[in-house]
Amino acid sequence: MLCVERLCAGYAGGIVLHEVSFRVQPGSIQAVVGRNGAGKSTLVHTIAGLVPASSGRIEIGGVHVAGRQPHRIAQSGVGLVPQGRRVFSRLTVAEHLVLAAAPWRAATAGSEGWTVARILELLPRLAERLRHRGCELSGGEQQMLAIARALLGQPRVLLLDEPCEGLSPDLAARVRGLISALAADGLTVLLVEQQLQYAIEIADRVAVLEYGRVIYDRPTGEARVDPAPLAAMLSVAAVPPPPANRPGPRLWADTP
Ligand SMILES: Nc1ncnc2c1ncn2[C@@H]1O[C@H](COP(=O)(O)OP(=O)(O)OP(=O)(O)O)[C@@H](O)[C@H]1O
Repeated sequence: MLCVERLCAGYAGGIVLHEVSFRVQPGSIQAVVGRNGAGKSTLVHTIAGLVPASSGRIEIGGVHVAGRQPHRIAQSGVGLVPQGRRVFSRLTVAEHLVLAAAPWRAATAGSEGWTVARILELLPRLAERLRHRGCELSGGEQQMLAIARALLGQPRVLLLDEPCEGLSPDLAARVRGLISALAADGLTVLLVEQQLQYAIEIADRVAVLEYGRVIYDRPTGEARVDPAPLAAMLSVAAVPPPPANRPGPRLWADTP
């Protein structure tokens, strides 16, 4: 489980996160939405140890990790899929996977751990692209590679920062399908998402960050029935409820 309690963090210029609290149960997806500059990436980076927490708690499976170095937090079971994917343009897919599957990481993998073979079984497209460099991959392939890299760190908690950004609707739907499958497999997922309808589609709960504060945190079931109040918080056009003959999540996935 990921437990964040009264977390404050920021940069030299000032505090960005103000007493942020939420819990994510194993096997569930917590979405975080908010306007540009609300502090979503700062939250993810603080949990990953890239931005120091000034106060508050971050617990992974009951262990307090705030203040540890980023590589120690990764070893505690936190995987990060950063915004913009950040794959190396000159390294091949195979080289990315070999680097991510470093020996200390493989040693921590149990029988259920992630191996390159298991990754390629899950993501056959990467198997076809092993010799291609990062710069030669499509946006969707880069995103799959970024997720694969994080999984090879054997995470219990996966942090995804706008994984569908810049992807075609079809590729974005595939990425969301992958995230849902990983959560169904027991992973704890924190998903930063710009598109409210995507967040509602796959997350169990959705939180809204505004100026670094959580102003809403509820199960997504409510927003699926009536997304208007949530959409109003984000000042985006409300998504109409789905017609009765189609399941909601898919319709919203198709909404541009
Ligand atoms: N490295 C940094 N140094 C100083 N200030 C930063 C840094 N990164 C972000 N900020 C500031 O922190 C605030 C929150 O930024 P953050 O990137 O966390 O927001 P966000 O919700 O992820 O935005 P977006 O949706 O545009 O990605 C902004 O005011 C931003 O200018």
